[in-house]
Amino acid sequence: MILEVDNIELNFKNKRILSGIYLKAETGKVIAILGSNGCGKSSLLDIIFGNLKPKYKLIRIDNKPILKPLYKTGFIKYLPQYHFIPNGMVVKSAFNMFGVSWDEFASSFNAFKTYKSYSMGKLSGGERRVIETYLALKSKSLITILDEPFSHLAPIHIEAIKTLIEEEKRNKIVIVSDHMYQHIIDSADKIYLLKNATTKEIKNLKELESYRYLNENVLK
Ligand SMILES: Nc1ncnc2c1ncn2[C@@H]1O[C@H](COP(=O)(O)OP(=O)(O)OP(=O)(O)O)[C@@H](O)[C@H]1O
Repeated sequence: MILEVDNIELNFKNKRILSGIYLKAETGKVIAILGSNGCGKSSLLDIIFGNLKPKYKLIRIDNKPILKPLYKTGFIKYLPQYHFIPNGMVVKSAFNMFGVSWDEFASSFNAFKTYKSYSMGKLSGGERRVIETYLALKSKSLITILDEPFSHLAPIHIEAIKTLIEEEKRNKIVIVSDHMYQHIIDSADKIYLLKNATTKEIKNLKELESYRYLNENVLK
């Protein structure tokens, strides 16, 4: 599957947030979006998912324009920045709802075994994020969007999620955004930098310095 996101224009009041966006993603690849605070990354992900309506947008799948919001197609999963599973839902029920095996999760994330019958609201923010990221990645989909999957996690969980992304991308398009650029660089097959409201495809990592996303000589 090839997903193209083209010609997006988004304004909030008189402020231009996105304009002239182009992004191409395909099954088997991780597409990363980097950019400074407030440059419009989450807005772009919301527009792709379909829960934010911009002034203009063009979304194509395998060259065919898709007019309805992608979330209505049922083949896209989205990890937003906020907690998307209700506080009162029991952990095991969340796995059932997403059609994901609890036992498989508990055997890879041993420390979570005792949380099976906890309600989500009783977990720490980071623990909750691990579960939500896992569910977004493991549940059935053709496109998975991850907004800041690494930012709240302990290093050991970050590595586990990176491994999961590597496995899951075989059958999916994965679109990911995070400020932990080193993890993004490790995971991504293609990187777009969002700057001055438009996307720039990064062919050489040094461009992240020349576009002043990173300070000089940060990259080894
Ligand atoms: N509903 C809204 N109404 C008005 N302005 C908004 C709204 N949502 C976002 N913005 C503004 O749009 C800009 C882009 O926000 P967005 O959350 O997409 O940025 P971001 O790149 O994801 O930022 P961060 O990395 O800090 O999470 C920001 O300046 C923000 O203040």
